[in-house]
Amino acid sequence: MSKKKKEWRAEKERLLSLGQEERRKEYGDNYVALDKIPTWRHHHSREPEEEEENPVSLCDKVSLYKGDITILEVDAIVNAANSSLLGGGGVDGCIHRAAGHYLYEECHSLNGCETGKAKITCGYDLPAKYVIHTVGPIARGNVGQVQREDLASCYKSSLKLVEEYSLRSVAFPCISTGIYGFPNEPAADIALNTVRDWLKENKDKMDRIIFCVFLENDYGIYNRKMSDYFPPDNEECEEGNVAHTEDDTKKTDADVTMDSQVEQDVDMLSQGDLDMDHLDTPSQQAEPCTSVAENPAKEMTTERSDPVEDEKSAGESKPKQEKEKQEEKKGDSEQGSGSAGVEKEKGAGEKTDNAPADTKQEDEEDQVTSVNSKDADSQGLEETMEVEGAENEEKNTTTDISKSEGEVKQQDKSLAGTNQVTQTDSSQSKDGSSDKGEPSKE
Ligand SMILES: NC(=O)c1ccc[n+]([C@H]2O[C@H](COP(=O)([O-])OP(=O)(O)OC[C@H]3O[C@@H](n4cnc5c(N)ncnc54)[C@H](O)[C@@H]3O)[C@@H](O)[C@H]2O)c1
Repeated sequence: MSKKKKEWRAEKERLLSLGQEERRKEYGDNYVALDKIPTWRHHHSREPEEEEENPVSLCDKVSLYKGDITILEVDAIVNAANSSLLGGGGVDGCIHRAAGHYLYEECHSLNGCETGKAKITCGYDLPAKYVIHTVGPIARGNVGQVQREDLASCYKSSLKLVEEYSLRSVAFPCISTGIYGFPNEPAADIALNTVRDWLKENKDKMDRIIFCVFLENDYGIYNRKMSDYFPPDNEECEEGNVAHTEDDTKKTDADVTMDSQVEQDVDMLSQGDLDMDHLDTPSQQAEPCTSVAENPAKEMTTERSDPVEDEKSAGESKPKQEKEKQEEKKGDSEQGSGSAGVEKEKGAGEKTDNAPADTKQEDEEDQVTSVNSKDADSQGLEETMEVEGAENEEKNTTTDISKSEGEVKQQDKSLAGTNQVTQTDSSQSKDGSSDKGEPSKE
């Protein structure tokens, strides 16, 4: 076994054997403890929440948190990854930066992940013990049955791992609603509905499921919808029971402008008439990942970086990909995301081999051809992305999207640079380590 593999496995074993106090010595005081995050029932009152003897309602099992998911001290945080599992930008970039290089090493051993599936690793330098990596559908503003089912499958697959690993607290970001362009409101309904249905059957096994939002826009949507899905048996959950990070209270109108700007982008994108000129740099950057330097904009490279190209080299060789793409274009009349069809949800405990990442989704991701950031400055970041998509025979149009999203972090060049790995055939065993031949947990 190579030295690197031994390192991440040894580090994982060491960390997972530590108690909470010992772990806190590892990650310092930059974390938010679970008991500091009110449940949905308790609006953010100043007094500490009185112990619920036997919480009777699902309202006591969920929270809405606005801020950086990487500082939450929970059993697992969910990562909105891509099919390579080798890092990228957005919440994926934040989590990889905060967790450190061991996360990349373990992810590399997992042989990618298909859309709608999930795989689990250690959290390493994060306050969270584990990271559950799931790959959402690429919607680009269009939401069909396949995208909806793939997104629901992300939550189900992640919760299946929560159950298999007997985890008691988990935090979800807004999967697929960033770069992958799944409209925020339908995504929130799918997330809330899927979690609610699962919690009904498993609430005694769970202490908390946290919906961790980052954008003002998402906060408003979840704040409005949570009580529809998690009304307590005996009282109305009050609107606005949302945990805030300190600086959230300093929200300005600019944030709302920026968020609605992003929303407009997705809407215009779905009509295919988004042009690059109307966008200007957002006036205020959303909270940066806590693990990135004070002003993440400083870290932005001004060179053109294309992480999807790097991800590609982690998979099959170019000629094969080109050929597949031709075949895809020829025969592909399917619209929307990369998944060939909705795969039957694996039964609980059913072993699955480490299927290579979903090639169709990979092709879709590969079509995210370039990400370059111009003159990123402390006020915000304009990130131009070209998404070249041959959605289906009729449209076959190239849609340029330019997305200004303060919190989407420029692809970390070093991270992209190290993504040059060939996929090995390995599988993941219960403790998350990967050994050849053993069926993986997904
Ligand atoms: N390959 C690339 O060029 C590239 C660039 C940016 C992002 N990404 C990422 O985007 C793809 C997945 O798209 P996606 O829409 O599912 O994910 P995403 O683009 O990360 O957005 C998902 C949601 O997470 C939110 N978010 C961002 N940072 C944080 C944070 N620190 N804490 C909590 N929430 C946060 C973000 O506002 C959005 O609501 C993956 O490829 C992943 O690597 C890739």
